[in-house]
Amino acid sequence: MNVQQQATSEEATLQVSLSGFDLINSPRLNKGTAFTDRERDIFHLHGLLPPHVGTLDEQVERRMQGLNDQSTPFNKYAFLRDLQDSNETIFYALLVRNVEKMLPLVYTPTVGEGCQRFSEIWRKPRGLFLSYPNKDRITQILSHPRYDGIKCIVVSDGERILGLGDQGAGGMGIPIGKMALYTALGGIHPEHCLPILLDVGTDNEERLSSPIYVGWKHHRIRGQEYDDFVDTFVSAVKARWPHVLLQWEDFAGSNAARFLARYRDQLCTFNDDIQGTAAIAAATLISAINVTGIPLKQQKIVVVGFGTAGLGITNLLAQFIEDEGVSPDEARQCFYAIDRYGLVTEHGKDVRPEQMPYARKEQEVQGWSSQNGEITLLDVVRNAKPTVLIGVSGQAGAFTEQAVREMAKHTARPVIFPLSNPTSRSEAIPQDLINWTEGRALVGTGSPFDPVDVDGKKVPIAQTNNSYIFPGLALGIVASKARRVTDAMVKAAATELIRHVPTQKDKLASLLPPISEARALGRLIAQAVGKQAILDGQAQISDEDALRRELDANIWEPAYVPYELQRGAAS
Ligand SMILES: O=C([O-])CC(=O)C(=O)O
Ligand SMILES: [Mg+2]
Repeated sequence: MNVQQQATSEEATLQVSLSGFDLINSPRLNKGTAFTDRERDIFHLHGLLPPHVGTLDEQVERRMQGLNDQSTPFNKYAFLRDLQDSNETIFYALLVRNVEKMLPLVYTPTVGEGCQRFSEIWRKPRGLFLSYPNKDRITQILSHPRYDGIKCIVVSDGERILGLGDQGAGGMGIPIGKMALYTALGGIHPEHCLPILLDVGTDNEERLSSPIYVGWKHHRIRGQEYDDFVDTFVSAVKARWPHVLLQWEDFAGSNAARFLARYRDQLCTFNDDIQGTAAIAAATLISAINVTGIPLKQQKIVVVGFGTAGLGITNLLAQFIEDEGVSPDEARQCFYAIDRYGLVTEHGKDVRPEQMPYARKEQEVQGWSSQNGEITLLDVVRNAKPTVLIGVSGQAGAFTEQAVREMAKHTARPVIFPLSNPTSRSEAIPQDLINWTEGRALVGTGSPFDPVDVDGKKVPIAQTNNSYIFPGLALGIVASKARRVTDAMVKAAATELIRHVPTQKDKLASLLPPISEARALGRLIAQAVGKQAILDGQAQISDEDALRRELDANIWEPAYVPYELQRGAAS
């Protein structure tokens, strides 16, 4: 064997210091029955394993049978979480080979129930719980050498878990689920990912009174104490991993926007609910417009729910509209935002400063009908005659039959996106939207839905979920070693996805590529994001060739490599 071959074969083996039970109990390193006889000799595994030496393919098959035996989505979720905590290679092989079937189980919608019932199925630690009583120990907790290789973090404080509200420590299901997609769809090595839950208490009384609740039993810390805690966390993260990517997830209302604004110039960070959701909503809308043929600047877009996600979507769409050669002011005129008190108007109740640019003028809506002083969705639809309806309200059924039928009177192909998650919070059911519009609606939903029936034909529904965006966005950020996440990088992710939407101009095509292609898309999105990071001067690599090399180096395939005993490790 020449030197080169030796070098290659050495690269493909892993030096492992654990043995026996410790090795089998490491989800990252465990191979279960796939440990070879030689590895069983070296690592003292004989007797701990049944005699059969199997393959990853067989293991995937065995787990698939076990999964199919589970009767409910929640049981399947729990089964897969157990698998993830016992053998990550099988877990990811199962996911990568069956994306369409697995995503609704490890992610939305089942992850919602996974968070609600987190304490029932808590078994083994995964990720980090940073609880308020441990606020002086954060640096110490993060300092463990186990975390030396961390490149990305998803953090939540559990207060706005999907549309399900405050789940306290159970919110950990979301960072775990998002990071499962970092690996399954982005290809990022699980060893580089750290899910974190900031446990600052919960105002969910059911959790507080439950004897099995695993979180800190205390009402939420708020105000300055809460901000100081988050600040301590971010400072500790920056000190521990100066180049880490920090993704914010499912923070409530104003906290999400506040933290993004406060920290985006301090470290490499983005908020998935604001920026990821905006990117996928914009991409799907532009795909729909390819079907209708009406340019974006001529669309009238109603956004129901004008919190962080609504604002994120509106701001990004406004940028795309400006790209069609209109002024920022004209671009803003395309939007009608509806929040808790109906249409957002200049002198309306509780209009926040960041919402103000989209508030409609009072004189413009004088004479519009209203209910108890509030201009409702139906009133807006009657008067503004919108072409697009986007829901990020968390309110199931907010898109009423009456409003949708009214919309369909004025628009040949109404574009309707009920984006709230999970399924139980969707603003409408796709089949209803199809029925109420005689099959004319172009539909995208946040949660997965079965294909709808249009004139006896099955039409797939685009899952307009940030899962199309954040895994590739994260991979692009990591591969380009970006210092910051710019708006242009998020827009590049959306623009790249738009390049791959189905071009079929008929009403039977989905508005997005099949989710089964998400892993391949993740790489393309990463390439576009990394390229933009270079253009924006944020990348710490020189050019696109270097980017391609980094992408290759960062993409992990779930497969076993041979193990050797680490030199110096006790055998
Ligand atoms: O997790 C999802 O499915 C999408 C998302 O970010 C949310 O709804 O908060
Ligand atoms: Mg979210």
